[in-house]
Amino acid sequence: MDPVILEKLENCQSLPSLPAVAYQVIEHAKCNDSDSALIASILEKDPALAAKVVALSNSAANMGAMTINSVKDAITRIGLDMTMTLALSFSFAKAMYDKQINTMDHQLFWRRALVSGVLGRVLASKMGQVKPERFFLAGLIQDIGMLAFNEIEAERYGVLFHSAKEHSELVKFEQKEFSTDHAKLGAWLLANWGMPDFYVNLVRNSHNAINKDTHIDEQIVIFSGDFAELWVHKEPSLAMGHLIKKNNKCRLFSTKEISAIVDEVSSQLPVLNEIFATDVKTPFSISRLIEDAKQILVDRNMKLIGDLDKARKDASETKASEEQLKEQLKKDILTNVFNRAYIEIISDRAFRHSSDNSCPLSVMFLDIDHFKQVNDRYGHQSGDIALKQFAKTLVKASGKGCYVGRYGGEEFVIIMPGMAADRAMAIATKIRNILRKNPLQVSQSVKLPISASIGIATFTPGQHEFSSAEHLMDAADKTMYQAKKSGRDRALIFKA
Ligand SMILES: Nc1nc2c(ncn2[C@@H]2O[C@H](COP(=O)(O)OP(=O)(O)OP(=O)(O)O)[C@@H](O)[C@H]2O)c(=O)[nH]1
Repeated sequence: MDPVILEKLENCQSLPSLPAVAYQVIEHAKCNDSDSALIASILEKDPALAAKVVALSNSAANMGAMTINSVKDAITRIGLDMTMTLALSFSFAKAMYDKQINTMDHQLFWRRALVSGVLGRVLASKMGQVKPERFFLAGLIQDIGMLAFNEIEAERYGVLFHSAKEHSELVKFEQKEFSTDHAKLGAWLLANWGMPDFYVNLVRNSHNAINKDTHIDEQIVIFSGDFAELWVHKEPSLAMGHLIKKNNKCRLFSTKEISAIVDEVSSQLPVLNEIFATDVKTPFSISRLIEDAKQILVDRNMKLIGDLDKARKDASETKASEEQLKEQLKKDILTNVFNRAYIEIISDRAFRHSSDNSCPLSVMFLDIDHFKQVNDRYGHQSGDIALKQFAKTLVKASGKGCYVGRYGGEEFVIIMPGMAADRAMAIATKIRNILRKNPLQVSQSVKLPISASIGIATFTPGQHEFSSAEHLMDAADKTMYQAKKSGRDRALIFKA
């Protein structure tokens, strides 16, 4: 447990406390050779407690017609162990009820505890447990940790309590806020009171996930809490939906059995109300509740299917936008042709492909002539338009299978897999013609002719002129400079 919470628990003066009698009962409950007469005398010292024990004994399931009249009768009739369990149940119930608190809804807590107790007993009987009363006590006290939370963290806990729509949500909130839940606090409290491990462990595990391999004792306590939600949830059909879903995981009860369990609890409530001076009623019709819950589950399933479809669609959209992003990372922002980094990757790949498949590879470098003047005379924006238009011309003229990239500034490159020098030269001529015929419209009145200096280098496998893509690119670049130097607006082919 979180050390801060533990310290607060250890130093808290106002945790619920048990009547003195309860401590003596706990001590005796732990040893196997308890003396019936001694226990009877201990319990009879507290007449209110003794009366409740007797009443609880009479209310216990399958007791037969004979009414028990005293603690001694109870011990004879139901045995020492069960009598002590009932005495403890009442002591705990009193301790829990007396701990009236404002921050959380005490009546709600109390109703839930009592119904959980009855359910523990009913479920244990249905599941063939020999001492069902032990599960009355276990069900009753399983949420006692909530009282401890409420004492050590009153305000924070009050907020959680009132924000949670249901018990399972409260447990989630506790975990998030305190890194522990009330089952752990309850187990700590019970261990502190010296309760037998049987109860301490059941309470500690009362929020565990359940499956068909879960120990039967734990299944009883976990289900007693889930069933109890039917009596305290604002929308019992939702609670029934959760219950049916959980039950499906371990296939414990049929719908008919769930219905019988609820009926059994409802029939025991009047006696329990009398003993504990409460007024807990069953606020729903069980058959209606099961039908509503099934409908909710059907609706949920339909929604789930819808959500799943949406999730799939979102995932493919995410994938698509990832692809888009990847594509963008390859591109030059201004001109939308490939950037230098990606062109270098392509040139490497193309070079390898070319040498592996014995096919030619041409690389063309192009540099716009006197580009500085465009910027200087007509402004940077016109320069940008010129660059974009130039890039478009290259893409259009080179066609599919070629890769156009901006190498930097006003310098561009085209990777031409499978193309020999003559085909590359034909494309260069095409580019120059398009440029000549389409002067750049810089303003309404000014059209600016643009030309480029072009260098071409071709790798022909077997001729050993170039050992790498880098080498080939370098040759095309140098050839472009030669074209510049020799008068611009021309295309030259590299010669070794
Ligand atoms: N508008 C604009 N201009 C750019 C960009 N990148 C580079 N430039 C300009 O391109 C011009 C390149 O000038 P220079 O290297 O002197 O070459 P040039 O004027 O084209 O002359 P030659 O290449 O010798 O024909 C510079 O003015 C740069 O500012 C850009 O992204 N947008």
